[in-house]
Amino acid sequence: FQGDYKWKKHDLTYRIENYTPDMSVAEVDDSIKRALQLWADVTPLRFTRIYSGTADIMISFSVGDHRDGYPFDGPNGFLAHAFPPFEGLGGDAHFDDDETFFYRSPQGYNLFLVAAHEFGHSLGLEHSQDPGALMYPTYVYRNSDTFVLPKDDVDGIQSLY
Ligand SMILES: N[C@](CS(=O)(=O)c1ccc(Oc2ccccc2)cc1)(C(=O)NO)C(F)(F)F
Ligand SMILES: [Zn+2]
Ligand SMILES: [Zn+2]
Repeated sequence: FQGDYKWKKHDLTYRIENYTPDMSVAEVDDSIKRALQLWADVTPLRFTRIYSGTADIMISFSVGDHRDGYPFDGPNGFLAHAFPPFEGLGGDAHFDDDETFFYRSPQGYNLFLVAAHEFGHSLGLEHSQDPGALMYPTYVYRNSDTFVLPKDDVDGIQSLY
């Protein structure tokens, strides 16, 4: 999803529409919150969770064709996608529930890391060529307890906000 989009406001809302069975509600909530906090820590952006209505960043888990023109593909392959900040679908992040997401774990796909990458897109970032960057399009596990946003990503987001 291309385009040089950015949010015109710094106070953004997010809503977790549904949950994956791979982990507890609290673990999903914490993964999402920490993934957003990574970006908030280096920008003037603030994220507020809402529990009904339409948020700027609508977060959902779905499988296969979920009617946005970008169907998921079963286990592996695509893990997730997110739309740049345009009206409506813009900002929204979709996670492929045919994947097994893990909380703070090295095997499988760490939800915190995948979400942090997707939220980079939700804020207007495209992919990076730097293999050490979070915005690199290939999943690379990193310990989420000690993970700090790589410089390439900090430079990218600070060039926008
Ligand atoms: N679907 C993707 C590839 S993906 O396999 O779904 C993917 C790979 C890696 C992702 O996050 C991530 C990137 C680097 C390190 C750790 C985690 C998120 C999504 C993607 O980058 N979605 O944002 C593409 F490139 F558009 F096909
Ligand atoms: Zn989608
Ligand atoms: Zn991506």
